[in-house]
Amino acid sequence: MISLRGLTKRYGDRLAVDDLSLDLRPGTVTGFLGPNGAGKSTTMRLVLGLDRPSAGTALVGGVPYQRLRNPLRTVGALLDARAVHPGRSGRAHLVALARSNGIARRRVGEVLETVGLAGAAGKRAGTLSLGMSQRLGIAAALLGDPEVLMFDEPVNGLDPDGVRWVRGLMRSLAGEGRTVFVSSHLMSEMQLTADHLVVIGRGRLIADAPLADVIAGSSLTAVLIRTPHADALADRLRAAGIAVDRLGENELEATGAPVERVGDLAHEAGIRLHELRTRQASLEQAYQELTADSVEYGAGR
Ligand SMILES: Nc1ncnc2c1ncn2[C@@H]1O[C@H](COP(=O)(O)OP(=O)(O)OP(=O)(O)O)[C@@H](O)[C@H]1O
Repeated sequence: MISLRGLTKRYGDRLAVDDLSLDLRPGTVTGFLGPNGAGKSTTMRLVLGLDRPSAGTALVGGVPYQRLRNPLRTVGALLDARAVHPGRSGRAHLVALARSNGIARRRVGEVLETVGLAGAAGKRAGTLSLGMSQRLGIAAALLGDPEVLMFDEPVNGLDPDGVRWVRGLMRSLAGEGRTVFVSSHLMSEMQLTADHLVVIGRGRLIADAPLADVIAGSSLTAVLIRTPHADALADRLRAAGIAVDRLGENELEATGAPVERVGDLAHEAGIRLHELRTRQASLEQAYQELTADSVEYGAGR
């Protein structure tokens, strides 16, 4: 469990993280989304004690990172895959980490196997491809078998197989009851990986909700209806406070209400339906609506 309360980080007059309060739960993959410069990496650095908050607290398992006895056994993180001594082999890097954190040396072989680097563990870190470096960073995060895992852009540089592998790994870590917090700009991937989403913009919380709720909240998520009584049903739905658009002679599109409610209202009014279905927005569409006002570094139109 990670708990943030009023977490704030100021760099000069720049508010990188602005009063964030949220709890990240075990057994869940929480996707961390936000435009460039929104404050995602800063938030992760604050949780890991790599930066001091200007105000508020970040707790891991109820205590600040600095007070954890064996930090790597409680929380594992991949922030910057290139932050490894380039002249050291991947295995030597992990052995050093294990030694300084009181972790059994056999874990090194296990995590190298898990991330598919066993065959390349003797290579100097500086010669690894970006994708292999990501795998080494993930191996380091897993080393202490921690309950909490944080990954900043873990699929960056991975090929499609690697991306799929990371997705499976995140799902299985959460399936084991761990807290998994992962940032990404790849919305289609997040839609497949995350159960829950935290969205920030300009350091502030925009959404903290289940993935399904974020998608349902998009204006592009709608209920599509085909009925020979389109006028009567449109009146009925509008009277119930539901926005309705006429798509064709027998077709309506209702937004802002779940399909069950639309179906129930039609039933109560005795209106026959020939088709009733939900059109779901993609996460990408929902995300764009949520963050439209928070994008700082966008290309001009
Ligand atoms: N050490 C620092 N000194 C000054 N400003 C910083 C520092 N670290 C981050 N910032 C600023 O804080 C803001 C948030 O940056 P951060 O890297 O946390 O965003 P992010 O959401 O991770 O972005 P991206 O998606 O581009 O990685 C940015 O405006 C950034 O320039």
